[in-house]
Amino acid sequence: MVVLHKVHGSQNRFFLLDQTTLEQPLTDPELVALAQQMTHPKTGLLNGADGILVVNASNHDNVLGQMRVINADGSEASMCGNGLRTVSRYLAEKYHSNQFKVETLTADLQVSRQSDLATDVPAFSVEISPVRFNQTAFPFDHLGGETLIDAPVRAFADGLTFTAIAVPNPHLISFVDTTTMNGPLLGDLGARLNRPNRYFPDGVNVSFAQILGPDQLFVRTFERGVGFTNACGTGMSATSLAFAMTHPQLGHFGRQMTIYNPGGMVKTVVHHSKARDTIELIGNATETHLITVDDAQLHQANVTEATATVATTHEEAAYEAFVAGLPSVSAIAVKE
Ligand SMILES: N[C@@H](CCC[C@H](N)C(=O)O)C(=O)O
Repeated sequence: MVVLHKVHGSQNRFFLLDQTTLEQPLTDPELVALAQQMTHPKTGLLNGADGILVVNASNHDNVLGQMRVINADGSEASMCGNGLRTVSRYLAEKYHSNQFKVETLTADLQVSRQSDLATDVPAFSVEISPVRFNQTAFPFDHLGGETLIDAPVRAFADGLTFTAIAVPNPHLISFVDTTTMNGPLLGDLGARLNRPNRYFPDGVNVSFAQILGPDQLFVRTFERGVGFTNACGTGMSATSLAFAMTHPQLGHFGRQMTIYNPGGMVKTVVHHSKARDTIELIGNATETHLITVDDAQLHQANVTEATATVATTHEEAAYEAFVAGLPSVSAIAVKE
């Protein structure tokens, strides 16, 4: 028997599987099949999820574990900011440590426990890096140059500018007004750039942001490998950096930013030096369910209400109470 955790950061929902607790770790094709089965909104478990977070052992110094991210469609992402907070919490509790590193596909990232956001709403800060702008570091093409920073792209939309940043998973960001935020463009563009296309051959996470005031944004993301999610941690981090770069009078390096999203709110701090940019992402790491299942069902990608035993924690109610206490975005928004 093995225990999986259902977790979320800003309602970006995942199943967390610690492979070190299994007699036989799942192979990559088994992980893909499990992600596709468990996360399905209709036929998966507990109304599905946005992906699977896989925890493996790491042999790097001062690193408590390795995180892999399998999107709902079975593709693998190099990073996941909301997911890393929940993996950090899991490892913090497993190893009784509040500050350590987690190995990800491209870097060992510093994480630390923070004060709870509210009663029973634990919070973690995670490093988001490396940051890259150059098209040789992440594939995009036919966009007019080596980088894309605050530039119009008529093929995407009239009257908007776009910024491409990899952190290191790829993001395309635009600052928009309320009408565009609530219109069909984000879904249409996100779907188009995640089918075979000439601009982003590996797909891209697309975020639209509304500026609410100094160091405050609302961000909505259409995720590669998933579709619309309640929040994307790396998306909000990359958008915070784009905000400081393109709107320096409103978005400030080195100051805490507040980023609202459809699933709640996170804080970010963007740092710039000659050598590199880094971002801190701070937010909830909530554990909603414990799922006990036979190893064989995992290997067979058959984790359902019928094959697993599910226990619900009290943390979702605490998180919802925390979100209910947040100011409404329309009350904060500056007039456009
Ligand atoms: N939701 C995540 C990002 C997950 C990966 C993304 N879909 C990709 O393929 O890059 C986050 O919180 O960062």
